[in-house]
Amino acid sequence: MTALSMRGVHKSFRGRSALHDCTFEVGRGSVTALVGANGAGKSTLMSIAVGMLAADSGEVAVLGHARSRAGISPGLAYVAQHKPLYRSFTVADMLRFGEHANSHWDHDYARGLVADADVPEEARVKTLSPGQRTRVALALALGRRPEVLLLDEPLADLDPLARKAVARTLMADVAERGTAVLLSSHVLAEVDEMADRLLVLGHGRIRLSGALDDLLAEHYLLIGSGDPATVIGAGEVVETRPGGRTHLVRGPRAAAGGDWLTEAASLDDIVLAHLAAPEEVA
Ligand SMILES: Nc1ncnc2c1ncn2[C@@H]1O[C@H](COP(=O)(O)OP(=O)(O)OP(=O)(O)O)[C@@H](O)[C@H]1O
Repeated sequence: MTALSMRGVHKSFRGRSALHDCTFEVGRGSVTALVGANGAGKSTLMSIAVGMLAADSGEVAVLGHARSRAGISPGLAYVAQHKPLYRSFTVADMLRFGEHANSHWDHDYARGLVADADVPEEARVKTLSPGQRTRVALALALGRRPEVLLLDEPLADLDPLARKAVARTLMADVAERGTAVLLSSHVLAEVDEMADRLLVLGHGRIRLSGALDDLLAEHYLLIGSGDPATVIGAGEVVETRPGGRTHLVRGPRAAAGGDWLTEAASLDDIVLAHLAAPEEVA
């Protein structure tokens, strides 16, 4: 049930690598969070998945079709980081534009999402706040009734209530229609709330991927002085924090003994450790 896949994708800009050997899959009926520092390559990865940018090498498939040329696949919708909309259009014009441009358009659904966001349809796009613009861009994307939805930092401009509303809408879409969602975010608390899978990108490389529940179960914090190798068994130390007493370990949880303590690792602990770890460990 793979909706989007990349295999061995590379991309460089003027000789500088932006993506290196990226391989992953996004499944139907799931929300995958794409996480990474500024400049990690998230937008580049999304632009390649959408077909707005060509990879230098590697394979990209959307809904079972390999993509070789630029162009948005039918069945895919994308909300870019800067939410491009026609500034002089009213919201109603934008919705009509969506209706004319898409054969699978659901006008009532899109209008309902705009109404839920309390954005007046007669307002011009240029007068909307960034958060309102996000809600309109999302309504336009969801109105296409996509099977794959890519969202580049969709929640960044939203207040906490709007975030919850958008999260509810997306999760309902995923549950009811089996939509595959890939969304980038800098806020791990949001990821924890919305996503069931995680993809961590560091300097253009996939550093970690998997189901959130599995990743949380596979990692723990080990605290104490001495050599962690004496207690972690088959596990591996992903990162040792400054001071040398706290280690983020991946593997079966060690039985605490002697001076050692173990604690559950949070998503922040896991992501930050993998981003800080040397590449061969991640
Ligand atoms: N069109 C371009 N020309 C040259 N370099 C580019 C271009 N687009 C991206 N890059 C470079 O590729 C790298 C990855 O950029 P990208 O925008 O994909 O990162 P990001 O993870 O989305 O960052 P942010 O979180 O800040 O949005 C950066 O070093 C960036 O400078």
